Amino acid sequence: MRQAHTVDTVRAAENRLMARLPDGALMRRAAGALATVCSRMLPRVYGARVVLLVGSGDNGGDALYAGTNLARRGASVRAVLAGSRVHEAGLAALRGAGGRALSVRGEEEQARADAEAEIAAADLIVDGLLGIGGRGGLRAPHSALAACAEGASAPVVAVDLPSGIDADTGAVEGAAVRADVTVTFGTHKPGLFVDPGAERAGVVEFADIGLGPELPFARLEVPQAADIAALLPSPGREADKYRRGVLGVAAGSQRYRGAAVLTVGGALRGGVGMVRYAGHADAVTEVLHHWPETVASELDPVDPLAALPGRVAAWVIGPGRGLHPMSVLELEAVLDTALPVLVDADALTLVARSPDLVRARTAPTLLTPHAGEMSRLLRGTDRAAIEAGRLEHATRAAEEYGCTVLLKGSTTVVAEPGRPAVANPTGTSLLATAGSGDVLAGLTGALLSGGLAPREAAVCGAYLHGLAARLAHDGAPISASDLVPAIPEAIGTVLAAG
Ligand SMILES: NC(=O)C1=CN([C@@H]2O[C@H](COP(=O)(O)OP(=O)(O)OC[C@H]3O[C@@H](n4cnc5c(N)ncnc54)[C@H](OP(=O)(O)O)[C@@H]3O)[C@@H](O)[C@H]2O)[C@@H](O)CC1
Ligand SMILES: Nc1ncnc2c1ncn2[C@@H]1O[C@H](COP(=O)(O)OP(=O)(O)O)[C@@H](O)[C@H]1O
Ligand SMILES: [K+]
Repeated sequence: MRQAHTVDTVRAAENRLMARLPDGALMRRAAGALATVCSRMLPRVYGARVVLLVGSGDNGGDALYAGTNLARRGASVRAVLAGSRVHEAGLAALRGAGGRALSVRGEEEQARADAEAEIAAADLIVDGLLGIGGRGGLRAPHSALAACAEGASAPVVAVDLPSGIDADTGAVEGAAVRADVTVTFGTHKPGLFVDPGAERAGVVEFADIGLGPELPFARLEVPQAADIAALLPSPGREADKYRRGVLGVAAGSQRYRGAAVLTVGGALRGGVGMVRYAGHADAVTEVLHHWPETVASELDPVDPLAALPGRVAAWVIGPGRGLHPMSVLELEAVLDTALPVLVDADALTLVARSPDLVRARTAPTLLTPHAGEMSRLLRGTDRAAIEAGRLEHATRAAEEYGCTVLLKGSTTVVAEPGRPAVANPTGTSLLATAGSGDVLAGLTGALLSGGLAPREAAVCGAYLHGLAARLAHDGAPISASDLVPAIPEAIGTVLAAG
């Protein structure tokens, strides 16, 4: 797992480490790692035009020392000073190595025009405006420099994090730098993995400055393929369909038969031992047509609970199921069991109306809302606010409902009380297509029925779902049905990396 820590944790760890090291040692390590990445990004360092965007704090200091390193190797380095202050020792070092500086702090139009011309002509732009000391959206003149860097043809390397993104949350208020590569020091910062920040970070390179032993618990984890491989259930030689896991699926309705097909498909291709499906007669027909291996039963409209399957290891309930009174009865019955339950789509809307259905549960429960459903779960919290602060809202919902929450969207986040949140790294907008959430519900349900705890099932489900989309994509658009046959290849890819 890649681990990410909050600013407060990083500061405390840095203080402990700095107390044992000579003055400036950490910044020298950080700047050295930054210079190495910069030189790798240039065809050759000698003669290259490097522009440093330098803010008030130590983030600017890192940029100035890295620039010094490049200047000593023959690069033409120009520092654009934007902050109310500057790291004086760093600036002196740069000047000593032949680098030059110009300030855009004042009102002078010519200085701004010169800076813009330098940025436009650069071979590499280093963003040292703000690091973990940044607060809120970029102020002038930083915001204008960020826009100018985005318009330039040279690649942008962000120092520690792209300036303007909130290190702890990934929130962006107004302008922010868009980087091609981010060199982050000591540990990852959560904002590098959660949109909208993640989308601005580019490729994230980790620079070890020796902080590891000082770091306690992480705020956020980001799994790699090998982590998923280690978590996935592996059926033993003596496995049978029951031991591999039987999943109950209550999805789809007369109107939304496709939701049933996609949910069952996600589960079957996700490695379940057996799916027991219950639904409207028309949905049953459709499910059996696509997946004859399903054990399906028709719900009796008079007594829906009578045909609800027993002998399952876990449940998925909600996709395309509707909000009618029968769905309420069914949801109550499923949540009343001691089994793990994945609650999705319409069932989430019902839970938002009666939160105690979930709060009263002690058995494992996983809620899988998108931002709209999350808005209902959090009693009308604005959808845009949820998308701007995914970590915070997923964590809040997990605490309020006392269960595991997977918040879907451009960055899928999994939260559980008392554990680090998890950001999924495989997400892709290829998934933004109707029905793809149903496939995720089935796939994740299969993992629950295979014995994974909700957090691990959610993390593996989201990872494989995103990977399946990438594997199914051969240049043309894909739809939710294309995800299903790609799941086994996604699992194979992950296991090969494990
Ligand atoms: N500590 C260590 O051991 C190591 C730290 N390291 C490095 O230090 C970095 C942290 O440095 P830091 O604490 O000096 O903060 P940093 O982000 O550079 O500047 C903050 C200043 O910017 C300003 N400002 C704030 N918000 C703003 C806005 N929206 N728009 C415009 N301006 C804004 C505000 O100053 P103001 O201009 O308002 O006076 C504030 O004081 C860290 O990310 C890493 O790169 C590495 O060398 C490894 C060792
Ligand atoms: N921009 C995006 N980038 C990555 N993944 C996305 C994006 N938009 C949606 N997704 C993913 O697509 C799926 C959509 O699920 P959902 O909203 O439930 O749709 P539906 O109900 O139509 O199946 C989720 O897994 C979500 O994380
Ligand atoms: K930066």
